[in-house]
Amino acid sequence: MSERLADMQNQYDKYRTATILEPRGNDVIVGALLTEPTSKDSCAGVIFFNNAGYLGMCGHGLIGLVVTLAHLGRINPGAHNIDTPVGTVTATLHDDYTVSVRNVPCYRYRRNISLHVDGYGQVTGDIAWGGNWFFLIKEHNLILNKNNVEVLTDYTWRVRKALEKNQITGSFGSLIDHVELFTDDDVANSRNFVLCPGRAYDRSPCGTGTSAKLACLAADSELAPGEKWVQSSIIGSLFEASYELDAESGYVIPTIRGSAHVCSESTLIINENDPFAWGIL
Ligand SMILES: O=C(O)[C@H]1NCC[C@@H]1O
Repeated sequence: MSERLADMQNQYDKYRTATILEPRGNDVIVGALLTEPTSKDSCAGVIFFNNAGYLGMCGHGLIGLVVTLAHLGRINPGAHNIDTPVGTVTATLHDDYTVSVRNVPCYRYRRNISLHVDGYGQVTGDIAWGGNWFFLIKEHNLILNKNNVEVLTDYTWRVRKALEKNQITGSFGSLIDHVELFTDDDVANSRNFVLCPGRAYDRSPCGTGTSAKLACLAADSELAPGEKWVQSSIIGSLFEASYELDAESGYVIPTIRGSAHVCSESTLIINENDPFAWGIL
């Protein structure tokens, strides 16, 4: 799947820009290209992409994909393996049409990394892999609610730039392209704000970001295997999560449960005479 991702990036990226960018799409949406599986036990493969490029995994996108496959009559309730560029995940479509995604193995890579962020001073966070790379910040003195997204976007974008400037990366020099803030919440264990790679904020609680959070909670012995964690997004959407411990690697294997609803069926028309046929770049 990672070779297919590279092919799409190198040869067919205009289909990403045509579908995701304006005038057809917008900065927030995540696209999913459905492919044949690469593993014999999988029912499909998927490549996720957004306004800035490609994603290794996408928890909310995977939930949407599974509900869409059911809508198309291609799968029934039950467990289904799906190949992604970062590994095979197992999605379970439940009878109530909620979906659980058993993610790829996740881990905290670095703890308490401090850096200077222009305009805000010293910021400290953890680096974790949840299927994408995250910088997770608990201490920030910011109000996490949806009326404050401009400030939160400015702050997290500056953190992202500071990470790059200071060459703070995930393992093997991987770019950290998601920044995640946390606060307490009335109905969930935690509320987050997640800045995605293209400077849009996640309207979901972020499946890969929640996985990264579970890896940190497990590493700090703050959540036991099998214990439930409810993660709210900045707009109040919710995921339920828990993890298993992979005894061999010590990594956590998170399962994220959420819901999605098909809201349109459409045909996109690409007319080469349209100056913005392939998106507004
Ligand atoms: O749910 C997720 O994992 C995704 N949401 C947007 C960014 C992440 O890929």
